[in-house]
Amino acid sequence: MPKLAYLGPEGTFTEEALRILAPEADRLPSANVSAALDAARRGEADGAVVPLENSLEGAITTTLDELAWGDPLLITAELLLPVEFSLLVRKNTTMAQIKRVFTHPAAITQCRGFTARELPDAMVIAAPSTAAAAQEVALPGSPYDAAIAARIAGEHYGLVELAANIGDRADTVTRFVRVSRPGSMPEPTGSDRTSLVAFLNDDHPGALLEMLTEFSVRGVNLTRIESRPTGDGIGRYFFHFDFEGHVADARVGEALSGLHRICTDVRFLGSYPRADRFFPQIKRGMADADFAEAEGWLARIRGGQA
Ligand SMILES: O=C(O)C(=O)C[C@]1(C(=O)O)C=C[C@@H](O)C=C1
Repeated sequence: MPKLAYLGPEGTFTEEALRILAPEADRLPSANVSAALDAARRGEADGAVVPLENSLEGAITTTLDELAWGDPLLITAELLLPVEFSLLVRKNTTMAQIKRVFTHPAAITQCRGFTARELPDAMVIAAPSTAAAAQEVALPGSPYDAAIAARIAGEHYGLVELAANIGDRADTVTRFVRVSRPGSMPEPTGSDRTSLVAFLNDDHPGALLEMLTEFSVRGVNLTRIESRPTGDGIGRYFFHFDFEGHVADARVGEALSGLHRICTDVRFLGSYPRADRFFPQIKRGMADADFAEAEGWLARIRGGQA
């Protein structure tokens, strides 16, 4: 049975994602995303499940940065999980008594409308996770009056749900990924996504355009691009890319080779089945057979044939 580390404690959205992605796995709760990924790197777990992006909040930057640096990990699966937040309190707490709300930063952003409208004078404080916030609020004598978390976290830690579905949008989803130490990779399915990070050679006009061109001329559709600071000073960035296709697809392989030639470093982060099961239309001339045919044609020319 595989053991997977995740952003804990029990009752996080990440745990829910893990239960769906790997129902058979043993679960190892970690204090934060970095600890979950390190458990996978050190072999204390066979892999980890972590949040990567949210449809309202955008990228989970800790995860992006963790995957870009340190010992490499590969994404092997993804999941889109609808997230629904509840306001959870100890028994007998009323709205008027709530002065300090504790929750994960991503939930702070996603519930900003509710807290501004219903709790305008309350301080909203960042917690390591939504379930960690619920666990803390449940402690007698906790300095926090309420947690924003999943309803299930409230049930788990014995809190009362004072308000349900308090997110600013009802259709918010968070994208989670399962990662493992490099080794094997999921087979191509025709509905795949590939992730990588690319570090620019030097800063010059058109540097980003040159990278994008590697995708564009091979008909590879990007699904996410994010710039992250390298830490080496203002204006120094590297780039995260998600795009359609599998590294086994000729057009994707060629785009990766192109990036490898023009970038200082390219870190491959995995090819894995898409959660939305979307099968992209491959542009004319960009299918594997087209690349193979063109290669044969070139070989014939090089061999002296007309
Ligand atoms: O705190 C949790 O419950 C998490 O699983 C983390 C997380 C996130 O990082 O975005 C997951 C889903 C929600 O968007 C809020 C928080």
